[in-house]
Amino acid sequence: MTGRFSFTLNATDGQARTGVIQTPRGDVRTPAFMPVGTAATVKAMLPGSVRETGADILLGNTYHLMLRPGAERIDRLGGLHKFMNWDRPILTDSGGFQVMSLASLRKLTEDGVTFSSHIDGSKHFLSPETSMEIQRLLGSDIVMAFDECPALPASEEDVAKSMQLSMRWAQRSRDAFGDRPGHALFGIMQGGVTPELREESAKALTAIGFEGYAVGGLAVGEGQEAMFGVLDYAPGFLPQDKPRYLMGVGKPDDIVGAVQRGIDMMDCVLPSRSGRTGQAWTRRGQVNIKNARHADDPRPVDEACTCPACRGYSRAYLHHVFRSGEMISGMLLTWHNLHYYQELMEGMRQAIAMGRLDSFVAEFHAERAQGDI
Ligand SMILES: Nc1ccc2nc(N)nc(O)c2c1
Ligand SMILES: [Zn+2]
Repeated sequence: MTGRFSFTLNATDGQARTGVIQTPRGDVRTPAFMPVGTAATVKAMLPGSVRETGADILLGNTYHLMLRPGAERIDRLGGLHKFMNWDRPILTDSGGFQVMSLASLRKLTEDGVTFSSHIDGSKHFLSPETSMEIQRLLGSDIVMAFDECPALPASEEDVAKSMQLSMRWAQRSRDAFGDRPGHALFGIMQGGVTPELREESAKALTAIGFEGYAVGGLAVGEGQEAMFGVLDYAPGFLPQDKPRYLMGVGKPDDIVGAVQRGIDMMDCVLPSRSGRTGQAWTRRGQVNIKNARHADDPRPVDEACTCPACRGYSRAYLHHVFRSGEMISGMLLTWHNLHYYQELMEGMRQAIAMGRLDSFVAEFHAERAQGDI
């Protein structure tokens, strides 16, 4: 793999930015939404279909792939891109966050985290060094530093201690990552909802130096108001010439608010996970297709949507296949939701480029206020 990793800012509108991340495996238009492909698949979607929704990059997870099928096995089989038949950029999360939310029998020390697999109880160890090695074996284009995200509720003292551990781990991640042209290592800011801690974290990461910077420790139950409160200042602590990635976000209105506050990249399981449970996301808000009111409705989920679900099927059909548990149900609504999310990103990229994000956002909220009709 030859080529460079670079980020070009093309336009700004207030705090919002639009640009392009160039990687050897292709460009990522920002602001970007990354569909989540946790176990080497964006659930219920073929990779070609994910691309057709407009995705330039997707997310994989160190934690899940190290447990099953194993990073060494994926490496022997040619790496994650070949394994899952996606030849565009992949960003992998570093595993610490998933250990704390999924694994059992966890033991956290300065060195790293030992834990038992939620799949078969086998014992494992993750540290900055092992996480960098696993992400190298996977072949991901954007590697995340190994961090610790404190569970809420947490005292400011605990958040500070956890953030400072993450900053020591960020240095170790940088050292272990080595010199890998065409690949990027992103640092992860922590610090909870305390401006001083967020600034301390940003300063530490900037001093180490990364190809991009994530805002971690949010979307962990703090609620949208508290999250936006942090985003009102935290992105500004980060270098403005590098991508800013908000992890684990979110609902469409979370995404719009984050882009307005200077975020360039986001990922969330919501559109795919909710698609499998019958929740459609549209310009007019959420539509629960399993609701009886759709049983005889001949209209598509969204008349203005050009996705296969809206072009080829009625609400009545979707209602039927969800009620009868047919596999096509999750496929169609996942496709629709990812298509809607990518359309929202494209709309914001264009609005920022034209300096009209405010009116785009006003229209976004006005349409949702109408509710589903
Ligand atoms: N809300 C989230 C989601 C994923 C995360 N991943 C890492 N590595 N760190 C965090 O703080 C995260 C937060
Ligand atoms: Zn649609």
